[in-house]
Amino acid sequence: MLEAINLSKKYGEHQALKSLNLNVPAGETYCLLGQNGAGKTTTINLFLGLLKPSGGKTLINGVEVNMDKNTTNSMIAYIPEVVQLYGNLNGLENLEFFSRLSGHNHSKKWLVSLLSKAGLKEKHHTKKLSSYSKGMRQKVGVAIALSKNAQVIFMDEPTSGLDPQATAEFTAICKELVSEGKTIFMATHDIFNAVNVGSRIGIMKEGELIHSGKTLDLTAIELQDLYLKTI
Ligand SMILES: Nc1ncnc2c1ncn2[C@@H]1O[C@H](COP(=O)(O)OP(=O)(O)OP(=O)(O)O)[C@@H](O)[C@H]1O
Repeated sequence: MLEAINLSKKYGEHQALKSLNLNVPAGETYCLLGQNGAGKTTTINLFLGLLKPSGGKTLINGVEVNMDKNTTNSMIAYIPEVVQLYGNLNGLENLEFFSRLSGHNHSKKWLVSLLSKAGLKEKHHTKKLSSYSKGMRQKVGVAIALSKNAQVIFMDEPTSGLDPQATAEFTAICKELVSEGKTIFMATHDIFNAVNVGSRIGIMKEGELIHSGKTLDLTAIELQDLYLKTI
């Protein structure tokens, strides 16, 4: 579903990505780990088509991102670390606004069902966003991704700043989405979450993918050891 082929990115003279090769089959959750500045966000931005590669290419479901952005955009959604929504609108209104913006005209009933599926309790649907926690905002972000019917959901640091309960709820939602055939690609520093939710992990160092493989029954301690040896 996701492929990076000899992908490289230079910012001026700085080589942020060095010939990255990556393959994520459909229905997997890929967790990309690495120190600050390793190149994780750059990789996501190249898949999103927000950056142009300096070399190589990214493909989504076989379509090259920079060749046909309309097609690839229709297959993907992005949930940033802090989901930017309108504070003066409620959760349902935000979802309605953003799903319309991406060209959909879903019924209110359907949008309510998406918010509930994303784990947002119904009593919060009509509360102003300004009263939402980070975890609740993220649930609206998941609902927006669902309203787009995205096949692939990219996430940047999705569990950063979430309390253990919000993290557990988020993990459960990710697992449900993947069980329905979605593909998730996330950049994260959260090793526990990576083994919990990830079916594959990648470890980056200074723009290179040093390790990539299935998590299988790797424990968090084993992944931490592998991470520390790799970086
Ligand atoms: N717009 C930019 N201009 C110049 N350099 C940049 C730009 N964006 C990123 N970089 C550099 O590219 C490298 C990779 O950055 P990137 O944000 O992809 O790392 P990251 O792994 O996501 O880090 P973090 O964990 O801190 O989010 C870093 O050295 C960063 O300083």
